[in-house]
Amino acid sequence: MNANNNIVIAIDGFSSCGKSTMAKELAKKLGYIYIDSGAMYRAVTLFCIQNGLVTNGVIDEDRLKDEMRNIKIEFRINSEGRPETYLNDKNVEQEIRSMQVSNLVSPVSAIGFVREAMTRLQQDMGRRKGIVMDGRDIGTTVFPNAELKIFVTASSDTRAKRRLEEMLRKGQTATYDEVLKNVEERDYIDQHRTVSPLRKADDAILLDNSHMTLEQQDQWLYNEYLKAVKK
Ligand SMILES: Nc1ncnc2c1ncn2[C@@H]1O[C@H](COP(=O)(O)OP(=O)(O)O)[C@@H](O)[C@H]1O
Ligand SMILES: Nc1ccn([C@@H]2O[C@H](COP(=O)(O)OP(=O)(O)O)[C@@H](O)[C@H]2O)c(=O)n1
Repeated sequence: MNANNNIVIAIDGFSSCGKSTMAKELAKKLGYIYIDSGAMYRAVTLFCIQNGLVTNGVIDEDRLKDEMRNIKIEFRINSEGRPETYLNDKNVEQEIRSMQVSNLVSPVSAIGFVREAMTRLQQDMGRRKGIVMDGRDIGTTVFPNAELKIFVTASSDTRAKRRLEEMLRKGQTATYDEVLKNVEERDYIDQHRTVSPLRKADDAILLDNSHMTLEQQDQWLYNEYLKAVKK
């Protein structure tokens, strides 16, 4: 372990089980950087939608490959100390969470050159450690040597209900059936894609938080951090 206990913490898992919530809370407690890698794939997807690269759900990969150099994604801390996603200097934190983006992000995320570009950015963000990053392939591809890897799951029903409540709270429109379908479809695509498929790293610790409160999962994660830094 390095001198000041700065480590890399990877939190992967199925959609909408609570990864970002846990990651943000732990990063705040530790004074670590928090990166929502999913937001980066959502931002690329939004770029595709906004620039006419999608026709009937099909992405024009040749044009996207040319356009990748014109996609700048960054996170800026807002006045409440929370990171927000910027695409080409525009705050897109709300837009990237829409059902329109959610319905296209997994096919976009299955494209090899998109994954290569995002992985390079993510690895650069974590090069000085002291980071909590959540996503699908953080513990398997982005940071295979992360000192702490968690893989979170929960029942599809629980996850759809959590995401629906979150969307309605934010004033977004969706139905339970629509969200459940999106959650299950994305997980299927994410698990079966060729490049960096969603899977639990062999050395990741599994957490099913279907019956855990926010406080319980935060405490569980903090205890895993304490164990990791004592190694
Ligand atoms: N243990 C939990 N119990 C109830 N709601 C939860 C729990 N963990 C997270 N949530 C809520 O579920 C929603 C999705 O959580 P989020 O962290 O965005 O999931 P993910 O990052 O895995 O997609 C959020 O509204 C969050 O507050
Ligand atoms: N490291 C990552 C993170 C997200 N993604 C893709 O981006 C999508 C959205 O990720 P997200 O974390 O915002 O999704 P939720 O778990 O919040 O529903 C996922 O369904 C994956 O298709 C990925 O491929 N690799």
